[in-house]
Amino acid sequence: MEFKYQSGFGNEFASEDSRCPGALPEGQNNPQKCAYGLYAEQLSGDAFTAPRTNNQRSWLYRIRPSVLHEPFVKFERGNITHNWDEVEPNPNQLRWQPFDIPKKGAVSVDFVEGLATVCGAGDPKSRSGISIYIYACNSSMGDRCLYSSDGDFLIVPQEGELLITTEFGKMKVSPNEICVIQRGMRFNIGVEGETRGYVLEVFNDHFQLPNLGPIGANGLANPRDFLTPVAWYEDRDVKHYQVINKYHGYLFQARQNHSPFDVVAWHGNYAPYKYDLKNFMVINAVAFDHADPSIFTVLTCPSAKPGVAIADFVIFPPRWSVQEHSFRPPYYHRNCMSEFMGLIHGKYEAKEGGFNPGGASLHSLMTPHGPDEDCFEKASNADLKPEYIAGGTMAFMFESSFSMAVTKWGNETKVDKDYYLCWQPLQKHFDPNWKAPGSGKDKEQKTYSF
Ligand SMILES: O=C(O)Cc1cc(O)ccc1O
Ligand SMILES: [Fe+2]
Repeated sequence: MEFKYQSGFGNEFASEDSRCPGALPEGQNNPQKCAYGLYAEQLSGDAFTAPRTNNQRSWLYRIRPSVLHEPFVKFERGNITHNWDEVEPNPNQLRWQPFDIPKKGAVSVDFVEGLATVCGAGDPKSRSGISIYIYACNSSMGDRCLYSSDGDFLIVPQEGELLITTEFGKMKVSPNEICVIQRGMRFNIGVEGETRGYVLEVFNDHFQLPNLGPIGANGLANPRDFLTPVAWYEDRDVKHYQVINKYHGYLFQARQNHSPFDVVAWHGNYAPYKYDLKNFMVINAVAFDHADPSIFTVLTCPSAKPGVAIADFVIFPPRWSVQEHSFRPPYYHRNCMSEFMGLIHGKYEAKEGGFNPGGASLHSLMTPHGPDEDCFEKASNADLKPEYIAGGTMAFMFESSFSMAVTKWGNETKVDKDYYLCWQPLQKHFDPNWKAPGSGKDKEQKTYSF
């Protein structure tokens, strides 16, 4: 498979499959007859009347319009749910061991069948909320595609490449890359073996790049590193192509007699994209203290309240740690936001043991958490020379203003019952006779050569 991309975040792209030059109409969207006998179809990602600055829509020129399918009927939704009352609320710190991947050669499970809701809140009917899933699969989707009417999917592969065909073209998304497939877009995922990852679905709005404020015009995730596929089509008649629609948290299937990936040309600013996390330009404290993790925000889906996110996608990339006279790892804290974390590879600095690639953790609203005992003792006594935080590490966080509920599946699957034990050895160090270090020498700036 060949993969070609156009770069830039939120651009007005225009793309036509090179087999059909001139497929995109010039100067208008709705010619009386489109070139090559194509149908014109608009995909609206925002209300027609949304302000120009954030109105997303695309025009697709395709062999048949999407409406050409049989009626939708129910499809077994497996472990997908938006029922947040399945089990009683649980305010505990939660950690999951790596989720099982169905073995290749055993039962075949594709991306749709392997999607399971771990936690979430809100409701796609009122277009307010989020849902977090694990996917674990071993087979390609074949003649089947999925689209969500409920929200935008941010997909974080952890194990195995995803070969994604969309109506806008093809993307290859590997672990340490992410992609976003927005509401309404049909996609098919091919896999080559045992495959696992995380999905954040937002019901409210689309992801955008965070504002940079005093950081300036560049930094964090730079717009040019976001890649959108070029148009690609297949003119393929099949007996039963299965279109699966996620709607109100349920799945439905409709049959049609052709591939939905028949878009010969498209233009617009509502299009899927991928991003390689290695391109993230890390900003951090270079003198003292621990900066809040918002400095690592890759993408944010804003709420109507300024500065408060429906969900942020935050990463913890490899970086230098150089702060002086400081406790460098994450501080102990209680947060008015929910923190769902996953690990793509390596180790996470606050939890070197127990938090493993392909696993997860959830620290709910105001649930206390922070470094485990081992991390606290080591970091409190470490010689504070510049240190590279493990080259192979990539943890991430879906941070949300929603107070999320855990599903029955999430409550019963791979839960690490002993998670709380990682804090139990924390000692009392309080000494009422403690004296401030007189010389202040330990606060002096040191120079290291390395
Ligand atoms: O809890 C966590 O590990 C995530 C996190 C990291 C950090 O550096 C500061 C705050 C925070 O919630
Ligand atoms: Fe936290």
